[in-house]
Amino acid sequence: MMDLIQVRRELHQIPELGFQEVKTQRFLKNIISDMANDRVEVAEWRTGLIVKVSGIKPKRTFGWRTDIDGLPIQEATGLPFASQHEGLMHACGHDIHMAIAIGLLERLIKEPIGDDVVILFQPAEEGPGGAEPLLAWLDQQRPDLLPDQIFALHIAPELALGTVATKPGLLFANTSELFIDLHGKGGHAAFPHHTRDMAVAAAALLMQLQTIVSRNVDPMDSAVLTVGKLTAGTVQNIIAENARLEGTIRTLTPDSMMRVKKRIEALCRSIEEGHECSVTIDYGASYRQVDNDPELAESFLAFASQSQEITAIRAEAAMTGEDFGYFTERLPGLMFWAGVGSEFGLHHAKLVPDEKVLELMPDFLYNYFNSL
Ligand SMILES: CC(=O)N[C@@H](CCC[C@H](N)C(=O)O)C(=O)O
Repeated sequence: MMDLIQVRRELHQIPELGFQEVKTQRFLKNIISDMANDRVEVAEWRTGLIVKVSGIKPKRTFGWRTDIDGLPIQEATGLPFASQHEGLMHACGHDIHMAIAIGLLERLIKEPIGDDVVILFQPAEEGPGGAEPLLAWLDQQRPDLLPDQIFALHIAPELALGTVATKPGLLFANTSELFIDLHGKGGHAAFPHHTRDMAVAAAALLMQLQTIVSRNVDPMDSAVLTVGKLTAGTVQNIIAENARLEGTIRTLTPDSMMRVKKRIEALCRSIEEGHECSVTIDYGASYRQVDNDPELAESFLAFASQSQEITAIRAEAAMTGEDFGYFTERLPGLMFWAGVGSEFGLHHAKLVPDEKVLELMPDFLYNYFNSL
């Protein structure tokens, strides 16, 4: 049997950003080619891999999707197998996701089930989004690799090891990245009246953006507008000519996303007017909501609740985003949380998922696919 902890630790050391997962792809390719037999077909798509394991008497194709990219975070776990890539970390658990997929693949190769299974090692989940272009490629070039149903998990640091959690319908939000650039007339710190200060304009805009969720979104609906990065100016005694806000928008419906964006645009126009500057907005990558197929969600929860090692619970919808939403928009699909009990959460430099999840999940998933 493959040492999945070792696989995960090696992947953990080489996190790469979206569509730059060159070492990751090479590492996965080597492992997969070592375990492959004549039931296995491997296709490459950009920095991702699509692996098909033929079933014994296939009537359907199940898809299992794992994301493979890391985040621009400087790891602070102090682990002996910490990231070797400066400023990059698998802080969203994609190293664990990949190792689980490898464990599942190994089981499927050794003991094929009735149906075909396609495992998608998908790049760029954190951005700019790999699911949508991967689906377009599958449609155009390899429709034979398109599954009939698609499944995925995401680790959940706040849930105990052995817990799985999901729900029918909306699990994750609609998302859109948000990049706002402000440009005005900078100048000497001592002569503010000759300038248009973009630090002040950006600060005003940041505060005004806070009114969108509190004043424009129906309180019975919900939304998030987070600005995670704010930059302005060059040095302490020059009035800033440029400023930039970088953030993300989360909503429960596509309509609500449209309304939030309209308000952002209106507030930016008022900043242009009030601060005599120019403001440009770039929405970057946007993801569809993850909508679980109700029947798949119920049958998954029923299956999981019969397992000795697993505790199945009903999840609440979360404002996380996932480009897996492009799959669930297109195919009956299911995503669930898998508990890894860590003190620090997703996107944290000290995230340390419990690796025992690697002992549990591949077998659990194999049995689940075998039961469908
Ligand atoms: C599971 C998770 O944490 N996903 C990310 C997806 C990010 C999408 C995009 N870069 C954005 O910020 O909108 C998340 O932040 O929820």
